[in-house]
Amino acid sequence: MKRIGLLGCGAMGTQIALAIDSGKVPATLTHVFDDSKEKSKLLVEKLTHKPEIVENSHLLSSNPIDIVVEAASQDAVRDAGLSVLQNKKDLMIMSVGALLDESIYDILSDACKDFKKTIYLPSGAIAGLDGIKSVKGELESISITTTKHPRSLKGAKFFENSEINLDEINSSTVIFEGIAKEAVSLFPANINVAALLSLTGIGSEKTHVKIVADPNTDKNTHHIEAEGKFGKMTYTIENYPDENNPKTSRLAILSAIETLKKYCSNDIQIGT
Ligand SMILES: NC(=O)C1=CN([C@@H]2O[C@H](COP(=O)(O)OP(=O)(O)OC[C@H]3O[C@@H](n4cnc5c(N)ncnc54)[C@H](OP(=O)(O)O)[C@@H]3O)[C@@H](O)[C@H]2O)C=CC1
Ligand SMILES: O=C([O-])CC(=O)C(=O)O
Repeated sequence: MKRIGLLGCGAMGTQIALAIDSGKVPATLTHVFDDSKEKSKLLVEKLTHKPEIVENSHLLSSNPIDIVVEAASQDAVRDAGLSVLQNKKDLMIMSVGALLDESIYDILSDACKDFKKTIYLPSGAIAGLDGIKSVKGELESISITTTKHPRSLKGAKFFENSEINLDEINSSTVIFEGIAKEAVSLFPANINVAALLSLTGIGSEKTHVKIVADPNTDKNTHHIEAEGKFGKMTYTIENYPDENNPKTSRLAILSAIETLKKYCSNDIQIGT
């Protein structure tokens, strides 16, 4: 049975932990860490099989586990990612935007090779990465338009230097247009999906992002268009947000759980 350490005990971390605790993921959750001790304790209270709460993120991977699951923040990836691999543990990353910093990407990629460990990036809140991966060599343009309720965009760095007041938006409004590299740094908790598209396709400077605040939506919608010599792919994912964190879609959580199930099981594997 695989042993898992969890970094981040928020909306996603809690659902992942419950999936392990209920046996949906055939593994044992042995250690958890969150910046907030309170959140770690609240999570452990919900579990039948109680993991140990460790005192810092580095202590997760110094324990005898197989994989650290990051469901915290881009900062957590920057702070703890390398030490996980150096401690010879696999790593699953949900805050994928951190990898659009080339120096972080290179350090983690080299460490995978040096320590013979793997980083897993679930498809998160989108679908279709299998197709993008297959046509990568023929891809000429790719864009994502993400539409969320203003409350799902609150707290993003972007608003520190913007005149836009989310509370005053009363119809669908484009609040950002630019490249993925810029988007993930200005909206670190909202557009990790653009990082997934960038890393799968033609990079973060050629992946175009539009972010729309729509007070009349109850969904987190991602509309993706990819075009090239192969033809054209267009798809839209209309996600319900998680009930505890409106920024995060239910699909992102289910995708993390599915990736872990695959990691922890020996079975037939379907898809690219
Ligand atoms: N790949 C994808 O498609 C998707 C990725 N995500 C990303 O997944 C991550 C988890 O999402 P979610 O659970 O909804 O977020 P939450 O905000 O609900 O939970 C994150 C938790 O991690 C804690 N945390 C943040 N930074 C650190 C750190 N450096 N060390 C330890 N704990 C830390 C937070 O504490 P505090 O609140 O005190 O900061 C919080 O308790 C986020 O980064 C989110 O942007 C989300 C949706 C889709
Ligand atoms: O969950 C979503 O819809 C997308 C999201 O927050 C992200 O990519 O960071």
